[in-house]
Amino acid sequence: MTIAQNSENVPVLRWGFLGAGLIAASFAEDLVQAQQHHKYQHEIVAVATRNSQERAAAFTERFKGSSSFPKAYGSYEELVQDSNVDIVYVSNHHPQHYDTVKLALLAGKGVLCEKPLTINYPEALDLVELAREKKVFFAEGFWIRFFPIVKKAQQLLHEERVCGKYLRLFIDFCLNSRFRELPNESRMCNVSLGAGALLDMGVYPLTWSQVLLFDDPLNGKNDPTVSSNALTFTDNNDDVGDYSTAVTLVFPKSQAIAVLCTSMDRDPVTQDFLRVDGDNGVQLIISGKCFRPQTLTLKKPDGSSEIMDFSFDATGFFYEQDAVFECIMKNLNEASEIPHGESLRMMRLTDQIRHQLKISYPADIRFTTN
Ligand SMILES: NC(=O)C1=CN([C@@H]2O[C@H](COP(=O)(O)OP(=O)(O)OC[C@H]3O[C@@H](n4cnc5c(N)ncnc54)[C@H](OP(=O)(O)O)[C@@H]3O)[C@@H](O)[C@H]2O)C=CC1
Ligand SMILES: O=C1OC[C@@H](O)[C@H](O)[C@H]1O
Repeated sequence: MTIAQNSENVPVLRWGFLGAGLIAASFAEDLVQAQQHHKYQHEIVAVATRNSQERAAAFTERFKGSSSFPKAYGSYEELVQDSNVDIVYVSNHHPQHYDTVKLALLAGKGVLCEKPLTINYPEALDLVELAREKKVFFAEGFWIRFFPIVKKAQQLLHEERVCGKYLRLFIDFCLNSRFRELPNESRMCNVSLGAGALLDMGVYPLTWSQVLLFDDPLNGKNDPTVSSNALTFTDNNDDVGDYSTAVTLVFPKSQAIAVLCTSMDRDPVTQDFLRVDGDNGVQLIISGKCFRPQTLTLKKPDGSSEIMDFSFDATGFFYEQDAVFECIMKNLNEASEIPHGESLRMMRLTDQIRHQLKISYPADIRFTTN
């Protein structure tokens, strides 16, 4: 696919939005209102909601670009037929990602889909195989993988071995969603809409463990052994979800271990959400939010510290958005920061953990084999 050019012959990537909710608004803000951070030109040319042209029009009113006025559709089916759309951003609820992404892929559109890619591994595998068959770009929008701080942490740990060997990773990701107080139609408390700590938030600590321990050359790309446990809630439909979930991962080859805790019933008591140590007394600490890290600190045994600032204004989607632009420009069908295999690995891992926790989603029925 070639990227369109504007009236000044500048290449512009033309986005279509399927879903006009909360994260769609944050993503749109960075896309069209954070030009100071972008290397490339982006435009929103179409927005669709599942059932309301008016709501789509209200969204386009908020985020019309400088040189165009996005089309507003009252159905996803209409948007995916729009020839002006180069790439589709999917941001509805996790259980709807599968059908929505499939609709766009079948229409020959490239897709960037919010995390978690799907509810389970079979859905993710079906979409990856379809994208490869259609030869279109497809990626999970796991935005932290595009942050410079991730590459720096990998370089320090894997190349410079600043913490030595035999790494231990501790992550505490807390964010009070007040799920017990929300109305039943909220995705944070309704299991049918994807509610649950593991799939909504736990995928962040699991992603950190993938990029810091799984990707460590000493691990040799060997999958970890996994154990997990959780505190659960029952929603108004009598479906059960997890709200505070602990996962340990052991990597036998590199003799590394990860201890991860994700809780959606409380706010953090510290900004230092991630710590790595090894066999030389040096600690690598990442501070900020698990989904929006800001500083990396090396704490040395002599009491000294080295602080690296990776803070940015705007939300931070601009890293991911420009990476997608480069993939489309180079006719790549997946992003090197999050290859299809990494999204599939994540869904295999969360399926394995959900099996241990005995947590299922109504959407699991789609691929349940008897
Ligand atoms: N990357 C990040 O930092 C974040 C990612 N996310 C991810 O984005 C996705 C959406 O989250 P968020 O924006 O908070 O969600 P919202 O609750 O804002 O809803 C998003 C969209 O889902 C659809 N939707 C809402 N309610 C229903 C319903 N009852 N039945 C069917 N569809 C419904 C609507 O789509 P429509 O407009 O088409 O009607 C809505 O606009 C999730 O998968 C989440 O994991 C969320 C927050 C942060
Ligand atoms: O991706 C996310 O990051 C922050 C959380 O507030 C949100 O629920 C989750 O989907």
